[in-house]
Amino acid sequence: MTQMPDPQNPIRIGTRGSALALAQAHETRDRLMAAHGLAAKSFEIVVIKTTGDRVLDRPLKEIGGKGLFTREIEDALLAGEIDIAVHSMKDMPTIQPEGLVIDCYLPREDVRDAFVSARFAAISELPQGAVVGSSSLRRRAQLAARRPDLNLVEFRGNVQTRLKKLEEGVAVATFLAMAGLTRLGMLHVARGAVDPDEMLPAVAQGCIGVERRADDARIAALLAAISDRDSALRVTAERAFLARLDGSCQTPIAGLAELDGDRLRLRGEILRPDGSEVIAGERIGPASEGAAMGTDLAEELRGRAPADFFDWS
Ligand SMILES: NCc1[nH]cc(CCC(=O)O)c1CC(=O)O
Repeated sequence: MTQMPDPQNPIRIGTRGSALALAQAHETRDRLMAAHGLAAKSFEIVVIKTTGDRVLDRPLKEIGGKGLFTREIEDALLAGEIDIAVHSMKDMPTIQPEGLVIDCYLPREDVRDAFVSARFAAISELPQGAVVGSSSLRRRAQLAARRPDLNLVEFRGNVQTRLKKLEEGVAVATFLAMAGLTRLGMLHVARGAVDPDEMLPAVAQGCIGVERRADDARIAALLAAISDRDSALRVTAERAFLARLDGSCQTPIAGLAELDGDRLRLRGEILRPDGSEVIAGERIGPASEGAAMGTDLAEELRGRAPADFFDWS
């Protein structure tokens, strides 16, 4: 019999403090409450500040290191200060620290990117040379590949900060994840969703993952009830692809797996940061083979890439 949490001994949910991170933590808590018939007071949301949250004035790649937004949260998990950590899987390194696992994935939100602009309705309407802001190497590379004429500028900060920069006229358009906007109740700022054929999303975009201590059987049992099989199969294939490319969310890599019954279609793409070259491919196979398909597709794209392609620094 699993020991259930109670208000004297609440499950501590670790999260970053951004509005999006908090929304994700609340969604996880609400799903756990519904699955197990628990009250909100059986949970405690613990906000943890990460290096990535603290250093706002420099491009992410300069601050360096993977797990910029996750390390402090994982340290708290390992130290027993929290019981679970809620993450955007898009931001997660492909390897977890010794002693931690992620095997709980919530049902996936819209995986697409949103086109955000007050003046223009779609990428195709942007005038020659228009200034577009994005902090994502992937989005910038994909956009540059389609529209080399555009003027792409770095655009860091959380969703609210980026929207403010648009208002101030720093750029005429930007891209955000549909999933993030949906979870923030801000879908109205999207002028439209960009079709994955036009802009393949980041690996694991729109997927919330829940991390726990590997040896915590009580938490494992609680999380098993809210884990979504389709999300797990898709994200497993995408992350195997990413892992074989040694990628992180700061490299121009895109990947999307879709399920049709038990048939999985995995698309992947690697780009030069300036968009001058795009190498893309796909695999179709049984869903149970997703990880092998991801590795295999990554190896194919690597093999097709020129020797200097991975000089991304
Ligand atoms: N790197 C930031 C980040 N990480 C996850 C999301 C959105 C939510 C998701 O993809 O699950 C965002 C913001 C964005 O890309 O607009």
